[in-house]
Order: sequence, then C-alpha cells, then structure tokens
Amino acid sequence: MNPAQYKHFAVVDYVIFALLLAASVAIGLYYALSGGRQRTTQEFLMADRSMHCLPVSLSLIASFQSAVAIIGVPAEIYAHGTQYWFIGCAYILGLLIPAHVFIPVLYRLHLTSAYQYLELRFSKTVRICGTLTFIFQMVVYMGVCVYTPAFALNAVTGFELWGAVLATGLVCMLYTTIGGLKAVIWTDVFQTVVMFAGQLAVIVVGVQRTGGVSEVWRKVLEGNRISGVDLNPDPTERHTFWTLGVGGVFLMLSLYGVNQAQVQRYLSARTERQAVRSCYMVFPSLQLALALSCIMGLVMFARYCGEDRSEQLGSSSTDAMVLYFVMDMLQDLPGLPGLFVACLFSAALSTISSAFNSLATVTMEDLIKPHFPSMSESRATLVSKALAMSYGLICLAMAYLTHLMGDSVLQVALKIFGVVGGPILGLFCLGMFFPCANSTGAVAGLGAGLGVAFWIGVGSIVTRSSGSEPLPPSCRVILASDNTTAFSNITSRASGLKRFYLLSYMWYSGFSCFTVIITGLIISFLTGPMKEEDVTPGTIYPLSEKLFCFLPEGMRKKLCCVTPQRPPFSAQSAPPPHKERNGLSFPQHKPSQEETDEFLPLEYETSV
Ligand SMILES: CC(C)(CO)[C@@H](O)C(=O)NCCC(=O)O
Ligand code: NA
Repeated sequence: MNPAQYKHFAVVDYVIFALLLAASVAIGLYYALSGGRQRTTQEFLMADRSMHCLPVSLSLIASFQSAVAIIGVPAEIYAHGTQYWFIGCAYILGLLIPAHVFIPVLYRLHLTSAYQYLELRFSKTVRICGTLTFIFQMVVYMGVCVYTPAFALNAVTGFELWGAVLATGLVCMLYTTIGGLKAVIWTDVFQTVVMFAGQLAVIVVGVQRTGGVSEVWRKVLEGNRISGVDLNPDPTERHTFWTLGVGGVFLMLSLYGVNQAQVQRYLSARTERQAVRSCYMVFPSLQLALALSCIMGLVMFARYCGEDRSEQLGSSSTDAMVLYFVMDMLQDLPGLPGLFVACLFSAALSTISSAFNSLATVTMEDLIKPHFPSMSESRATLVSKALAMSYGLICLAMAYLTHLMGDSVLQVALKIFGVVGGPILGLFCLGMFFPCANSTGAVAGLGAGLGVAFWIGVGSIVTRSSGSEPLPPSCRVILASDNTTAFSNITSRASGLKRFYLLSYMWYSGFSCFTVIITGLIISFLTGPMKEEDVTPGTIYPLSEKLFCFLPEGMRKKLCCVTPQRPPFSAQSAPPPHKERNGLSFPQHKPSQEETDEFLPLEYETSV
C-alpha cells in the first residue's frame, strides 16, 4: 500500500496509547513500592501465594490471548467462515481437566515451577529437558506476539514498526522487572478490560456503518460465511468439528494444564479452591473473547463482501486487512482508533509480561537455584529481576526473527503451541497417569514427541508454501464451497509423506502428546518399569481408579496396578530416600487454617 493511502492517527489516539503504557508502568510501580516491595522470590515470582480467584482468572485469559487472536481470528473467519468458532467446544474439557486433574496434583505439591513436578516424579534430567522445551516454546511465541500488532499497524497506518516493538518490549520489561507477578496479574486485569472494550467498539461501529444487525446477517448468509458443524473425519482437513473440538482439547490442556505461565497463576492463588474457581471463571471470559473476535470477522465480511480491496492492500495478508477494516471504521471517530491500538497492545503486553515472569521463574528455579542451594533470598530476587529483564531483550531479538517468517499469525502461534507444547503435555500425562513410566522412558518419549512434531511442522511449512492461497480478491471467489474443492484437490494429489505433512495443525498437540506417552511407556517397559514404592507420593493421578469407579472395590484393586498415593500434606509424606540424592528437598508445607478449611475433599484420598 502506498503511504498516501495510509489511515492516520490524531493526537488523541497517541495520547490514549501513551496512557495505556503509563497506566501499566504505574501498576508496576505500585507493586514495587507496596507490600513486601519485591524483596523475596516468593513475592516476585509467586505473588506471595495470596491472590484471589477473580484477578487470577482474568490473568489466565490474558496469557494466551494476544494480538495474534485479535487480528488472526477475524482474518480466519473472514477468509474461511465461522468453522473456527467450534474451538469453543474444546474449552469445556480443556478447562475442566486442568481444574480437576492438573491443579489438584500440582497445587498440593506446593511447587514454584511446574517442571519441579518432573523431578519429583522422574529425575533431574527430565526436569531440565522439560524446562528447556518450555523456554524454547515461550521465546519463539513471544517474538510472534510482540511483532504481530506492530506489523499490522505499520502496514495500514505507517505506525513506526520498530518503534512500536521497542515500546512494547521495553515498557513490559520495566513493569515486569519492578513489580513482579503481582504487577503482571493486575496489569493483565486492566489490559483484558481494555482488550474487550477495543473489540466491542469496532463491532458496534462496524455494525452501525454496515446498516445494522439484520443487514450484516443478510450479507453474511449470502456470502456463505456461517459454517455448520463439519463432521468430516479427514485429519488433514484444517478446521472441522473433530480437529477443533477434539484436537483443540489437547491444545487447551497444553496451555491451561501444564504451561508454566498458567500453572504459576494457579499456584499464586491463596487456596486450591481459589485456583480451581479461577480456572472455571476462565470459561465464560474465553467464550466472550472468542465470540468478539468471530463477530468482528463477520462484520468485516459484511462490510467488504463483493468489493475488491486488493488494490488498497496490495499483496498484504488478510491479517493486515483486519487492521485496514478497523481503521476504515474508526478513522473519523476521535479516540476510537487509539482505543483499538490500546486494545492490540494490551493483548500483546499481557502475554509477553506473563512470558517474562514465567521464564524468569523457571530459569531461576530449575536451572540456577539447584546449583546454588545456599543463595540468599535477596540475591535470588535480584537474579530473578535480571532474568526477567534479559528475557525482555531476547523477546526483542525474536521479534526480529519473526519478521523474517511468513504465514498467517494465528497459524504460526497455533503451530508453536502444538509442536512444542504437545510434547510437554505428553510428559506430564506420562508422569501423572502411568506410575510404571520411568525417567529413561520420559526422556526418550519427549525426544520422540519433539522429533515427530518438528518433522511434521517443518514439513507442513515446506509443503504448503509451494501452494499457498493468495488473498481472495472478493467474497465471491472465497465461498467456503470453492475453498473446499480447491483444498481437496491438493489433498488428493498428495501421497505418502506429503499427506502426513498435511495433518491439520489442530492435531499437533494431541498427536505429539500421544507419541510421548506411547514411546515413554515402551521404553519404560524395556528398561524396567518404575516400582510402585519408588514413585514420590502425590505425583500420580489415579486415572484408572477414577475410570473404573463404578466397579466394586476388589475388582478395581486388581485392575489398577498402583495404590493411589497419599498427598504430601499428610504426616507420613517423607519422600523415598533416593529422591533426596537429587539435591531437592521435598516441599515442606504446612497448610494454613484457611487452606485447611477451604481444602477440597481429596478425591483420591478415600481409597488410601
Ligand atoms: C489459545 C486460544 C486457542 C484459546 O482460545 C486462543 O486464544 C488463540 O487462538 N490464541 C492464539 C494465540 C494468541 O492469541 O497469541
Ligand atoms: Na494477552
């Protein structure tokens, strides 16, 4: 697009953007100067484990709802119809399972880093492998998050690209470093509200300018944008009910069940019940976020259906077109373009701040502290702050690398979650559900899972880039039906490995998770499965016990190879002696009165 056609910002828009940054820094400053003044790692990394469920839940949504979703989802709906909306079905199991399986196990172990679990259950090596995988995932993802809003804005408004990247990265680094997790959580709350407000403003103005709700609806129907449930079982079909509703559950589990960014928030809740409640509260807000993005895509379609926009946009992607639409709608309403810019950057800031803090936590807890067991608390806090800051700089470097990639941003993000997040999920599942899995199996499983996932991931990029579809010039040629025919042509031509590469990225998480579990179990049996008495108490979730709960007790005992373990709160929870050789002291935690009161009924205590 040539600069003469750029949409412009007024002074008030820049002021609103500046206010967002200033308010975030102010919150950081407040938590730097109040409470314990961020002098302990407990406060800096865990918010003193004193958080209430409401801020925690808003913060949980904010972690993985970045500008990628705000721009990418409307672009997806615009180009391919509402099929993606069915990912909302995956939120049910994708949040219920973390709430009732992962949170109880992880919270009761009184961890700081989720990967500490892997040492308690397996060994130090597994823990370090898990940590490194997580660091890799978040560092790549962070780059996409910080680059996306800056890039889209630049394409449409000429907003200084690297200026925006630097402003986001540096401001976020500042408040994360001075205010710790409390500042991260409370800025998330504020930023989530701004995010919703910005999206709502675009929808309201967009609907009004397109001629009202009924007109939008008519055009959307005419353009065939409303997709019914697609029950096509073909796993190479990008978005169907199965890939989104079932594959999406694994994606959600890898994000909301075992990702440090989220686990850290659960652990910062003052009681286990508050943690579970916050997970439940994510459901309505996440549905709202999804609905707003999808509706925005529909309104955008109603607005441009049949019109040829390729001229104004040149060869830009649909992602940039979303920004074009927003500016087209809001341009002459003072302040609103600024509100949307604030919405985009809120989404980005809240995601990278979680990333900085969680990365600082795992680097400190999993990689540094074990080597310096006698490090003083003030020293550890200082190092954690330095780490949060260093990850901010790495984030800026990654933004530059993202700049060199292509593809739709939503797909890039979802592929990262699947390729790297799926194997980590597999590792935790292997540990929690299969008492016989041993450390060698876990490492081999993780290796196999990552290997296979990278192979498909890279293969898909190489395969697809040869036949990627250009931006459709008008709504008539992008009707869902035409698209399907075009796509099935590619699929039927592909054979062997090519077809394997075409696996929908929505299956990556589930596929790599199962690869880890199956490889892990095979290797464990070959190298001598773990004995029941060697497994650290409280690290197993008695899955088979639960699944066969309808059977009489005697029969159940025969079926389930292991007696469920006592959680570590009970008096006899001393770790088996061999665990102490790892240099890891078993978490000593006496539940406070409040915790004991609010303590959930131990679902698996009954059978001990
Ligand atoms: C993580 C999900 C799938 C949860 O709905 C969604 O927020 C999403 O598609 N996010 C894309 C990645 C991002 O927004 O950074
Ligand atoms: Na976010």
